[in-house]
Parts: sequence; C-alpha cells; structure tokens
Amino acid sequence: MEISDKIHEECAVFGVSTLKEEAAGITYNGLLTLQHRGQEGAGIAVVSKGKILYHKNLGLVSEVFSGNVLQNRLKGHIAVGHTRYSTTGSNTKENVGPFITEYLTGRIATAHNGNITNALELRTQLKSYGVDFNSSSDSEVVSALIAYHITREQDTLKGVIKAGGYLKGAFSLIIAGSENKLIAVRDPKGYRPLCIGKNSDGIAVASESCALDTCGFDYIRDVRPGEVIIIENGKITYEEVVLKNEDETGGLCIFEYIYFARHDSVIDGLSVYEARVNMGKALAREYPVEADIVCGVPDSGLEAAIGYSIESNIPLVPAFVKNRYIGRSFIYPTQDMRDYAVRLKLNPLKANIEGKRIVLVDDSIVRGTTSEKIVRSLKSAGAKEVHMRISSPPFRYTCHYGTDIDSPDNLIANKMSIDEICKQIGADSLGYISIEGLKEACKKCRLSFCTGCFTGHKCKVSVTKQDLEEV
Ligand SMILES: O=P(O)(O)OC[C@H]1O[C@H](OP(=O)(O)OP(=O)(O)O)[C@H](O)[C@@H]1O
Ligand SMILES: NC(=O)CC[C@H](N)C(=O)O
Ligand code: SF4
Ligand SMILES: [Mg+2]
Repeated sequence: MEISDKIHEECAVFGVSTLKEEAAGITYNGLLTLQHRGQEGAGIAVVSKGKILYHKNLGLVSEVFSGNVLQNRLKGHIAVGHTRYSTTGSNTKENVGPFITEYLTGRIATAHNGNITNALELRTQLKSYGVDFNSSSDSEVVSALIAYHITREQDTLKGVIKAGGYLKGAFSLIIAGSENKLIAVRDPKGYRPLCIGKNSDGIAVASESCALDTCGFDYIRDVRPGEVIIIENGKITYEEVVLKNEDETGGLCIFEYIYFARHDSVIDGLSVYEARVNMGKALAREYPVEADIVCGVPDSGLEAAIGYSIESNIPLVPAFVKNRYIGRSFIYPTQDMRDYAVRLKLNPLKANIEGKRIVLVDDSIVRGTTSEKIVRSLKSAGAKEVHMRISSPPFRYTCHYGTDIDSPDNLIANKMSIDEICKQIGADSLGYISIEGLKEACKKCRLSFCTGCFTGHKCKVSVTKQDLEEV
C-alpha cells in the first residue's frame, strides 16, 4: 500500500467542445500541461455519434496515451480528460477518471477535481435505488448522481442542477454528454479552480489557465462558484450561478496559490506567480535576518524567494541543482525512498554557498523530510548559517477538499512547536508567514479562502479515503 505523507496535489480536469474532430488531441495537450496536479492516472473520454469512447489507465499522461489511441480510437468534437491524485478511493485503475455513466436515454463522462464529503451517504442511497458502482471513488458517485437526476428530470440542465444541490464538499466538474453537450460546474464555495477559454473553433474548460494558453485558447473568465455552464457546438448556450452557498465557511483553497497550481496560471483574478512573490515579500517583512544570500527550494519555493530577495535587498542566488527528471517527492512510498529522493533531486551548488549566511525559502513544511535534508546538505557543503523561511503558515490539520494527507500525526507542525521544528530540521532560525500576511499577499483574488489546514475546520467531515471501499 502506498503511504501518503505529503499534501497530495489535486486532480486536473480539462474539456473541449470544438468544430474540428480533434477534441482528444487538444485534451491530451491540456492534461500534459496540468500533469503537476495529478500523477497517479489519466483518462480521456470523447463523444462520438451518441456514444462515449474512452481510454484511461494508471500512469502519467504520456504513458497512458499513444498517438494511435488519440488519432484513431478517440475521434470526436467533444472530449473531457482527467489526471488523478486519489483522495477518496485507492490508487487503482478502476478509480481513474473520467467516469462513464449510462442512463435510460443517454450517457455522460464526468471528470472531477475535489472531494465529496457526503459521498458515503449518497452512494448508499443510490445503491438502495439499484444503482451499481464499479469503483470506490467519490467521483463515480458524482457521475451516477447526475445521471440519476437527468433521468428523473428528463432534462440535462435540470438534472445537473438537482444533483449539484445534493453534493457537499469540493467539486470542479467537466461533463461530456452523449447529447453533444459539454458542461462545467463549480461548487458554491469555489474550492477548486476552473476556467474557460475560447478560440475560433470552440470552447475549452480547464483546471488552470496555463492549459488554455498551451492549447491555443484565449482565457475568457473563471467559472463562478455555484455556476453551471453548458457548451454546445463550440458555443456557450447557458451560464448561470444556480448552486447556493449554504454558509459562510470555506472558499477557494489558498494552497492553490502557495503550492498546487503552476505559477503561469491566473486563478480568480490573481496570478499565482504574483501571489508567491508577494508571500516572499511579506516573509521578509515579518522575519528579517542578516544574511549574505537568499535561496529558494526548487521548485515551488523559488518565487517566494524572489519576493524575499526584492524586499530585503539580499541577492538571490541558486543553492541547488535540481534533477528535472524526478517528480514531486511524495510519490515515493517508504521513508527510506523519500530520503533518497530528496538527495537525488536537490544537490547543493557548493560554489555559491560556502561560507555564506543563507535565507532558505520554501513554500511549506509537511512532514519535515525536505527541510531537514536540505538544511543538512547546505551545512555540509559549507554554509555558515541557514535561516529557513516558509511561505505558508504551519500546516496543522488534514484537508477534506481534494488534497490528501493520511494523518495529522504526520504533520510536524501538529506535533512540535516552531522552536522544536527549527531544532529538528537543524536551521539557525525558522519563520512561517502569518495567516494575515498570506491573505494580504493574495488580496487581488476575487473569492474568499479556505484556510482549513492552518486554522482547522468548522464543519465535521464524514468521509475517509477507505470509506467507499468498505460499502
Ligand atoms: O516537509 P516535507 O514532507 O518534506 O514536504 C514539504 C516539501 O514538499 C513539497 O515539495 P515537493 O518536493 O513535493 O515538490 P516541488 O518540487 O514542486 O516543490 C513542498 O514544496 C516542500 O518542499
Ligand atoms: N484530487 C482530486 O481532486 C481527487 C478527485 C477524487 N476525489 C478522487 O479521489 O479521485
Ligand atoms: S484545508 Fe488547506 S489544502 Fe484543503 S482546501 Fe482548505 S486550504 Fe486547501
Ligand atoms: Mg518543494
């Protein structure tokens, strides 16, 4: 079994409705761009003459698809794709999206980013109505619920809205329907990003705007929290906020700006790059220190390091050479392998660091594996002092909305004080950005935020990763 110790990414969703018969190829490129959000499995489904054809498997996007599959087996004008990081249901082929659900008069393919906190109740209820399930993923529950309500309402839009009203938690959805409709839905809090773009041939919907850029679509806007959008023949035919927010808790995941999203994306009005630079500036104001150089931890600490350097006037210098062929370190299943992975991934650049007092900036400390190893390796390469600065507040609580960490016991900030963590990782000082500093850095964002992993959750959540496997 895979042991998960890090914040898992998200999933990525991408969909397109185009006048040309190349929806699968465009979706493939979209998923390649969004690979950073999920590396366990990938899938694409296309609508073809009232049928849904699909291909999905475990692995990276480039491993799952061949040119032959894309060009000959997945021909169509509408496609929807998914890359997965599991949050509900284990890492198996059956749990890879998109999910295909048949109903009396048609079929849908559903790609989901997020986590449905009442998936267990909904699944039990649907089973009692005779609905069958082939996986233990909450995303299949979403697809089945939508199909069930489309059948009952005898209308796609009404069915989607009805089903959306029953879903709790986080859901950014793209659905391809056999009636040649592409549908985008974002939950009323807007936990996960979702945006739309257009070109002369059609409309694309993506988790992040970087995928619109790389596939040749001009960004139009983000899908609003609670909104349902229908696209037919490459044109938007319906757009309205119809799913209601029940209370004032929750909001867009602030970790999207800290770590998850690619920094060339713009989410809900705020550039991820700009947010990260602002976080670094705030850190320099909150935790100044006398030092010779500022260094970022590749990859996701690099932009905050730029901000720290600008604000403090301390030169920015690379401290590590990164092996670009190694993925994000949490994909390694045992502690031994994780330790090895950090060394393999980041090798200190001795010439830059010998005798230097270093401000080392990273985006987060989860278990503490990365920080401990890199502080040690900088010191053994000759660094005089290492002052660690973190562009997120202490990560103390697990997340229920589309990221995954197995237990609070694995979160170092849940077990130790900041002084103890500083000692544990061997740094000369340690400073985390404040919640206020973080929110100020992200103030251009149009939405309010979820900060649950730093501040705790107000609502009780009723689903665990294994729950649906036992029903
Ligand atoms: O405290 P830890 O348990 O070590 O986890 C924290 C580290 O994990 C993430 O990096 P990761 O290597 O996953 O990806 P990145 O290269 O995109 O920064 C994050 O950016 C931190 O560097
Ligand atoms: N990270 C995600 O968005 C995961 C989607 C879904 N909950 C799954 O486990 O497949
Ligand atoms: S708990 Fe943290 S990681 Fe989860 S949605 Fe909220 S801010 Fe994001
Ligand atoms: Mg990192």
